[in-house]
Amino acid sequence: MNHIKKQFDGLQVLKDVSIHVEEGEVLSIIGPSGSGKSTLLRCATLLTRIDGGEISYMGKKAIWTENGKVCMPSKNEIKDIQSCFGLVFQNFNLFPHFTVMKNITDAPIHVQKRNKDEVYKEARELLAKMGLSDKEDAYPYQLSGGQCQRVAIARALALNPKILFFDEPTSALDPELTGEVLRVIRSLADLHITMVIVTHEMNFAKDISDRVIFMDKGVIAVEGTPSEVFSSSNARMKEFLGKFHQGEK
Ligand SMILES: Nc1ncnc2c1ncn2[C@@H]1O[C@H](COP(=O)(O)OP(=O)(O)OP(=O)(O)O)[C@@H](O)[C@H]1O
Repeated sequence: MNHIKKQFDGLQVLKDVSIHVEEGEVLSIIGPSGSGKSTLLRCATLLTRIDGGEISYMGKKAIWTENGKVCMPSKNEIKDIQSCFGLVFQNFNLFPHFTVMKNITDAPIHVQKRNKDEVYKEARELLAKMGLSDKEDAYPYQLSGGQCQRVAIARALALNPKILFFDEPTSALDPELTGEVLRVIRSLADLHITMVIVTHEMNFAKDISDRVIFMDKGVIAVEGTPSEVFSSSNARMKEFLGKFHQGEK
């Protein structure tokens, strides 16, 4: 992402933000509420249109601006680019009327037009990895929040993305269910799956990340290795961590 700008109703939410993610890298984005983290992910995944700057995946431009106008490549090229990334939301966004298995296999079969038997085989392997082998016929309402989130992760992985984005994957979960989801994400990091994670779990971000970005008021205020960022002398970062240690967001 180069020089990304985004405003809502006159409020400049992203002010010239540039981020590069390398293959195999785990990048965590932390920062106070309202600092623009979710907007950044939504721009990266083309759910929200940027006002300025450009975004590329593996050298292919996905969106850019020219003379203040937003430009995108052809529909087919966009489809190709969209297949590069997966997104896991805070609230799982599973289809409530689909079983776990159908939630995972629907897009690979109907969008990617892949072989059904192969997709089912892979889905069962993913469910085993997520510790959910016994849940393939269950509906989302029959699962805990942590189980739903693990299904959402399996669904994203079933599309074989090059990069996975997580938007506060545990913030809708009770503390006792958070650990099981973080463990799954940690296991993906061990496999060197490229990930960008917006999170309020500071210890997790510290442990899992190759690089951390601290966002504040629409800019990248601090960026570096976890140890560099968490020991930064930046006053806003110190204030943020202080609040976090007092149990606030
Ligand atoms: N669709 C929208 N319309 C208007 N304002 C928006 C919209 N989306 C986000 N905003 C505003 O943009 C700012 C940044 O929001 P964003 O959700 O990106 O912050 P955040 O850092 O992810 O916060 P949190 O940690 O609370 O999720 C906020 O002031 C928010 O109210």
